[in-house]
Amino acid sequence: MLSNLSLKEQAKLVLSLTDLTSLDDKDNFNTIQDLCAKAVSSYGKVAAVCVYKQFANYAKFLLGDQVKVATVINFPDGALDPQRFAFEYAYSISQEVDEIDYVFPWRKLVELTANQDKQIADLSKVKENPVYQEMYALVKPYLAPLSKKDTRVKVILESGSLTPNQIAIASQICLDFQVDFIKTSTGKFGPGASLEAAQIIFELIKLNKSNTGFKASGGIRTVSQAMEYISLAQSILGDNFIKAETFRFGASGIYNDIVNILEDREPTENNSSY
Ligand SMILES: O=C[C@H](O)COP(=O)(O)O
Repeated sequence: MLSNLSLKEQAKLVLSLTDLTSLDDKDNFNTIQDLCAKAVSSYGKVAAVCVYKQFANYAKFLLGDQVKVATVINFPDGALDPQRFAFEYAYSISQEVDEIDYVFPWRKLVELTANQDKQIADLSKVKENPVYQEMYALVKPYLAPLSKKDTRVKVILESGSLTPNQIAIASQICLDFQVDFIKTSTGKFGPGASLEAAQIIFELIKLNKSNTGFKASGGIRTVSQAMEYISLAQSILGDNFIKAETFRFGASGIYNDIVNILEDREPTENNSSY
């Protein structure tokens, strides 16, 4: 039972579910080398590293098959730009990445739902919203090819910039395209992940009896913060959901807390910048 885990076991679990992330404009081959060294260490292995596409091939070279390599496209803004999508998608595939994190065109969704009620009445009726149909058609040229490939696809909603209603519409579209993961945030626009957003996503996954997974990202800095998402997911989707195939954290700043716990030092305070 996950609820009986010691603090060290929690830290190890969170490490194994983490997409260790470096998406900084200052990234270079040294920072990627450091990231990959942390990805496989005496503390354990992370689920994946997530880097900008120009570093993906280098990360692959360093890690081999030990840890998945993910990159981001349409990042961080979430544009509706077919040419840019085609280039970034083709480039990422040419780098042989295992996973692609694509930013949903959430600004368009915000625009289309501008005058709507911010509360969701009933999650099972999301598809009845006319914006659902409109958005579905707009993202089809992007989500259809992404979901057909062997490369795992995670769709980033930027949930901190969306209302519950918008999160539900975007999540339902992701579920209908059977994407591999719904991911909360880019970490570039605050606020990032929230338990409120996670709950809507978990409930829709359950309602749809879907195999789609979930990735909490943006502002996840501590093991205790991460464990709150694990507990919530467990209560709605069960213990079996808590595995790297279906549950991830995307985090650039959680590693120190994991190491502090595993080295018997004081855990980091919950001081997310969001
Ligand atoms: O994809 C993951 C996010 O970019 C990570 O956000 P973070 O830097 O707040 O941990």
